[in-house]
Amino acid sequence: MKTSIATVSLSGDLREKLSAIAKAGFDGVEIFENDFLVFDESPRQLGRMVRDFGLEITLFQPFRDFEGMPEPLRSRTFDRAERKFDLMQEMGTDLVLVCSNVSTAALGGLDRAAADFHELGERAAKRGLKVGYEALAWGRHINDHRDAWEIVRRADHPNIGLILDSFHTLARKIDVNSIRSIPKEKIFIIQLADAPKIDMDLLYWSRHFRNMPGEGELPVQDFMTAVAETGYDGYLSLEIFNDQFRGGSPGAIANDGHRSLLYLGDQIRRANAGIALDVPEMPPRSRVEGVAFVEFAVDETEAPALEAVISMLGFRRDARHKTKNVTVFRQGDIRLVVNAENRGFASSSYMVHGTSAYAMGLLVEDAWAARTRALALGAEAFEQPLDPGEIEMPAVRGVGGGVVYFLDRTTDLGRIWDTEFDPLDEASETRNAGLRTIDHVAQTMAYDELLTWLLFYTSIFEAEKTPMVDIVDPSGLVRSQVVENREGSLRITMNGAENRNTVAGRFIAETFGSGIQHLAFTTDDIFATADALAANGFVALEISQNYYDDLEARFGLDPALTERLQAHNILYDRDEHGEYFQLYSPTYQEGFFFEIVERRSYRGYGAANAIFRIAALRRHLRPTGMPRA
Ligand SMILES: O=C(O)c1ccc(O)c(O)c1
Ligand SMILES: [Mg+2]
Repeated sequence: MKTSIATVSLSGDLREKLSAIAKAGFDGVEIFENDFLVFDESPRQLGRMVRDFGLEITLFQPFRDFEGMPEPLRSRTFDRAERKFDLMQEMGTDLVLVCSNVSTAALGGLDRAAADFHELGERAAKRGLKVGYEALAWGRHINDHRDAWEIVRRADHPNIGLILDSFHTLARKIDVNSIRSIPKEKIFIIQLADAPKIDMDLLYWSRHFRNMPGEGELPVQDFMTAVAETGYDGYLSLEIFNDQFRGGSPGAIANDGHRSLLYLGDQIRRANAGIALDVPEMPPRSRVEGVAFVEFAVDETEAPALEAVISMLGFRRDARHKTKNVTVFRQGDIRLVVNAENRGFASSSYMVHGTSAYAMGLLVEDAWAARTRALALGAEAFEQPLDPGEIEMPAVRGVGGGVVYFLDRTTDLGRIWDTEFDPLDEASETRNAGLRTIDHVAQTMAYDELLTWLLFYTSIFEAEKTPMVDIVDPSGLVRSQVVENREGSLRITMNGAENRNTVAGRFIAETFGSGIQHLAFTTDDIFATADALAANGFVALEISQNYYDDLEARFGLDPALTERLQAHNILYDRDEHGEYFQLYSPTYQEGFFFEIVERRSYRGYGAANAIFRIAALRRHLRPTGMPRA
C-alpha cells in the first residue's frame, strides 16, 4: 500500500511540510499549486527537494476550469495546460489533477467535455504525462464521479483517467457501488478524506472541515472497500482541507494521517479476503477488559496528601513494591498506584507536571500484541530500565507524554502484583465505600489534540467514538468526545479545551500539559457509598440548590428523591436506557478530581450535568494568577 498526502493538508512552508511527510512514513506527496507558487525556488529544485526527502510527487494540482469552455476561453485553457505540463516535467511528476469546471462560462455536455479531454490526452501523451479528472461535489455541470467516469470513458484515451475523492462522493451520498465496475487502470489515484457530519454548503464543508479517515463520520471504509474491489492497488492519498490542521503541528498531523491510512487499510484487509491492497501485517485491535490500574507520580512530600484522599475514598493500602517507593491502593477491582520514587520516568513526570495520574494500565488479551499493533500504527514505544526481579510491562506513550501500559492474564504480567509487590496487612484506617471498577478515565487536552488521541485509541483498541458534545464552561467552550467499547469495559472521555480560562484549560496550563484530569469509579449503591464516604471525612463537591429545583422539574422526580440527592450532592441524569447518579470530589492539586457513578443501564456520561459540575469546581479553584501555595 503506497501512501501519499497533499501539501495543503499541513501547516508550514514547503520544506517543513515535506520533512513532516517524509518523517511520518509517507511514500508520496501531492504538490498543491499554491504551495509551489509561494516557494522561492525553481520547479526543478522543488523536485530535487522532494526526492531528497525520499518522496515521490504523486500529482500536481489543481488544474481548474478546463472542460467545456467556449472559444476563446477554450484555447486559453489549453495554453494554460501546456504551461503546467512544462512545470510538471521540471518538477518530475507525470500526473495532473483536473477538477470539474465551476466557471459560469462552462458549457455542459458529456461529449463536449470528453472531446476536450481527448485532445488534452493527446497533448499529455506527447510528453509522457497523464491527466486525472475529479468531480468536485459543487462542480457546475459535473459534480458526481459517475458523470466524470462517463466523460473519461468517452474521452477514450490511455492518458486520461479518473480521480476519485472520498469526500466528493460521500458528501453527496453517492452510492459507492458505482465504483466497483470501473476498470482499475482507469483510476489514476484515490484521494481520501473524512469529515464530521455537518449540514452546510458543500464547498465550505470541504474546504474547512475535512479530517483524516476514521476521525470523522463519513463511511470512508465503504468507499475504500468499493475501490479495493476494482483491484486498485495504487496510491492512497490524503487531501485534507482543515482550518485546524493548517494551524497545527505538521509533524503531528502527518503522523495522524499516516496512521489513518494504515488503520483504514488494516480494516479493509480484515473485512475482505483477497483484496489487492498490500497492507502491512499487524495484530488485530485489542479488546480491553478493563482499566487494570492508574498510576500517580508524586514525590515523598506530596504523597501523604494524595494518599489521604485515596484512603478517604475507601481504598486500603494493599501492597508495597519490593524495591521501589511504590504503594498499591485497592478497592473492589480498582488499583491505584502511588509512585513516589525519586528516579525513573514517574519521577521525571512529577518534576514536569507535579502530582498527576501519568499512567494507566489496560487489561487486554495479549499485551505484547497490543504493543506491536500500537507501534505498527506509529505510537511511540515506552521503555525504562528494570530492577532485578521486575517484569517488563509493554507500554507506549499516550496523551500528554503519559504512559499507556498493557497487561494480560496469560503471561507473567498476570502475576505482576504478586511478583513485584509485598502484601500489606495493615488494618484499613477508613471504611470501604463500595467502589468496584473504574468507569471512565477522563483526559483533558488542547482541542487540537482531540482528533489525534481519538484516532490513537480507536485504531489500537476495539472501541468506537461517540459524537462530539459541547460543554459550556463559563469561560469558554470545551468539546468532549468519548472512546468506548460496547460492553463498557473501556471508557475514555476526552475533553478538548479551546482556551486556558476554562477549568479544563487551566488544568493543562497548571500541570504543563495534557493528561488524566479525573477518574470515575463505579458503585452499585451511590447512597451507601455517599454515607461511607461521609464517615471517612470526605466532603463532596457542593452542588447548587438551583440545580435540584431544576432537576425535579425536568424529570418529574419524587421530591423525596431530590432531597436525598441534594443531601449528598449527587447529580442525576436519565437516558432512554436508564438512570445515572454522579458524585464529585472537589479538586486536588492543580485541578484533578474524582467522580463516583452509579449506572442503572444508563449509557452516557451526564453531559447535561457538566456545567453544574464545572461551576461548582470553579468555586473550589483558587483564583487564576495567584501564586501556588
Ligand atoms: O476545493 C477545491 O477546490 C478542491 C480542489 C482540488 C481537489 O482535489 C479537491 O478535492 C477540492
Ligand atoms: Mg480532491
